[in-house]
Amino acid sequence: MPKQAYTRTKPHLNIGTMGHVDHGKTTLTAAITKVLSDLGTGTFVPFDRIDRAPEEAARGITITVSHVEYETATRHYAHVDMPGHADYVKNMITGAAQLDGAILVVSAVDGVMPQTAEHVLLARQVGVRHIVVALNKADAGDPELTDLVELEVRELLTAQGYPGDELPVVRVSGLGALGGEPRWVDAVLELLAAVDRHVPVPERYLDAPFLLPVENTLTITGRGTVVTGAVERGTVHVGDRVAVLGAELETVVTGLETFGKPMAEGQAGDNVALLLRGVPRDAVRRGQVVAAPGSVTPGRRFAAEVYLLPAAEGGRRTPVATGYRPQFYLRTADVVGDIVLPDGGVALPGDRVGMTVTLGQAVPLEAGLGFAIREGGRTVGAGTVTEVLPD
Ligand SMILES: Nc1nc2c(ncn2[C@@H]2O[C@H](COP(=O)(O)OP(=O)(O)OP(=O)(O)O)[C@@H](O)[C@H]2O)c(=O)[nH]1
Ligand SMILES: [Mg+2]
Repeated sequence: MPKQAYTRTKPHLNIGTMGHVDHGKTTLTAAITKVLSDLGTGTFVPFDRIDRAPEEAARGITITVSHVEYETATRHYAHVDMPGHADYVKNMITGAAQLDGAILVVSAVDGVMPQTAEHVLLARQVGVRHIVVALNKADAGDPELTDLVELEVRELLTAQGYPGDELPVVRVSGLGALGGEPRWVDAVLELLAAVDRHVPVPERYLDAPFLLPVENTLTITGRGTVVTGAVERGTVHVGDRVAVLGAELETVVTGLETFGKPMAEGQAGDNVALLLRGVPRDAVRRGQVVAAPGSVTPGRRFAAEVYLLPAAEGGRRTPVATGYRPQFYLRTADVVGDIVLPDGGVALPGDRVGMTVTLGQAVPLEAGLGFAIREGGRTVGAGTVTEVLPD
């Protein structure tokens, strides 16, 4: 049976849940799909499907972000739920860079916790401009304490440059909505209405040349290699010629799908799978970029503004100096880099500093690109490219 084609009837936005471990991100994500599937505009994705992504695990691909899709009356959303352990931070930066808005999940019982603050900070760093707050577990929270938690969250958001006094804060119970309790089903609908209202349809760079950071790849025997990811800009169609930067090859797109459905045109913001003609197995990897030929030039050197996480936010305990060589996560790539601090200086955890970076390997660079700095398996900093420098 031919697959049903994806038809674009509503604006598409990318959102996601963030927040402290165990505050209920995955439960709320499942609850949203449940409530909308009961209304007929989505497919219920149960908790354990979101948390484990079983097919991906079976294919041996490391998936640390799972996507679900759903529709409200006015929008089509792709929603990412990220695992809530300390490794979350890397995913915030590599995965959340494409979020148009985020749902900050804060447990009404526990209030603002260290990772709540860290995720807001990183959302800011990677350019997530719009946040809606879900005060979750409202079924279990004392209403007066919940009022205090709301004040605390608004203050935190204001301190990080978000309109903390005005943005929507909705009291929900993911667990209650998942259980079909009318009060909490309504609360989830109220949360979605708040997202519809508060997160604007972003200006998409549809006219820009096509660019897709590769998140995952798989080989379909006899057909070729498939790459998946969110289109960062431009559009893509079957028959388009594309370059794979990192693999240094050019090929043609022979298949295009979103969530398993063929589509006529992939646009900036869409999550797509591209079938690439004649690309050898293992030639293409996560971290590479598929782009319109000649539209981007990989580089190795750039100037950046960086925030070094303080020890309390999981950062280093000791200073960094010129010559420090951590890993840089840019888009989906993970590359070693050498830093030079101004005046041969030293920077402390908690500092915001300007630096120049020389990567061990060229990747497509441009001003405004966000990145994470990691060392020994943990995130120690986050930054933004301010200027690309000649090699
Ligand atoms: N009372 C109550 N408990 C909830 C609610 N939502 C989630 N929980 C419980 O809180 C615990 C954590 O929920 P998860 O959805 O796994 O939280 P998470 O934020 O996705 O956790 P990580 O992915 O590990 O960061 C589970 O035991 C849930 O059943 C809620 O609305 N009310
Ligand atoms: Mg979770």
